[in-house]
Amino acid sequence: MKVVECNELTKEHGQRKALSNLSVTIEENKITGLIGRNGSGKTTLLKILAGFWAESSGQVNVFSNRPFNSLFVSANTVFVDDQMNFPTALTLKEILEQASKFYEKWDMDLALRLFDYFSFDSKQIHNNLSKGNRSTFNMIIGLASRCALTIFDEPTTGMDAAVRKDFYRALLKDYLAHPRSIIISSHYLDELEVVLEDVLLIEEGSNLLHMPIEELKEYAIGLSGSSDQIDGWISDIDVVHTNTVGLDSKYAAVKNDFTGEALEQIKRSGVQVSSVSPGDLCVYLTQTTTGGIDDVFDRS
Ligand SMILES: Nc1ncnc2c1ncn2[C@@H]1O[C@H](COP(=O)(O)OP(=O)(O)OP(=O)(O)O)[C@@H](O)[C@H]1O
Repeated sequence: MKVVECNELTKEHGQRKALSNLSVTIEENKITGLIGRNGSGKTTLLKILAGFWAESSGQVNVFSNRPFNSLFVSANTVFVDDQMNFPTALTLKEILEQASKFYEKWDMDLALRLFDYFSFDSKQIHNNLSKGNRSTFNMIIGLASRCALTIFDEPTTGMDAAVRKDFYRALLKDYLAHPRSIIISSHYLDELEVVLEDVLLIEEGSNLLHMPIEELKEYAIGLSGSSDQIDGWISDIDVVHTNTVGLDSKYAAVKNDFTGEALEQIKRSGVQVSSVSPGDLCVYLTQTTTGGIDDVFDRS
């Protein structure tokens, strides 16, 4: 079943187009990573899917309903980000109790076990939590609500590395026991890739690439060698990224359309062949300037 269907989805914030004719379909019971540079439209897309914002044009369906103002979508969706507001009069424990009334599939046992594991104090007030602890608490709400569509918008803001690791593990374990559709936007694709099935990469509000993470891992390879060697090999193939290393060495990330025999030939010529991580690949594919940050300094 299709959980999300967007067709030519466009969203304008005043003069600014945050989403531009974005078309994508997300099947149910998958964990999808939503990746993109700052300002590429991730939050805008997620808020439209959650029904918070209306689209400007195009079609968007979540569980076959237009999400804006849809009670059905709101009852089956949880949206977690670092802006989540809870009544200031409630303690953390009281927030969990309120959440249990709101979310039909709420698992209080899981919520309390995570609450104790992360050493929260039941009398604490949400507003007074540190940035990282607030994200951790919000993550508990996101997991324990077990919504058919669970949306995490940069859920790890402020979390230290150990908590992020625990979060990914908790997410995966709970998902395996209770499959549902989860979309996570993040800037940490390398960390997140262990839990992802699919990656949706957006650029300037459009769908640049949507594929299984396993395919993304094979999408490109890195070639390193002398500039002449590399230039010779990449002259007529699809180059994703190049940079020079030192005086006469070059690195190129290229689309992996090589046969096994061609790869062997490249290696025999002395060129080093390496894999390109999904995180690096997404950065290369969405690089807006050619030379990278070094160009800023080389010109001075
Ligand atoms: N409420 C708003 N009013 C006006 N413009 C907005 C609003 N929200 C987002 N935008 C603009 O829409 C574009 C997409 O923003 P969005 O927050 O969706 O990107 P993002 O990919 O989530 O970015 P980041 O990774 O930095 O969080 C940006 O140019 C942003 O300035």
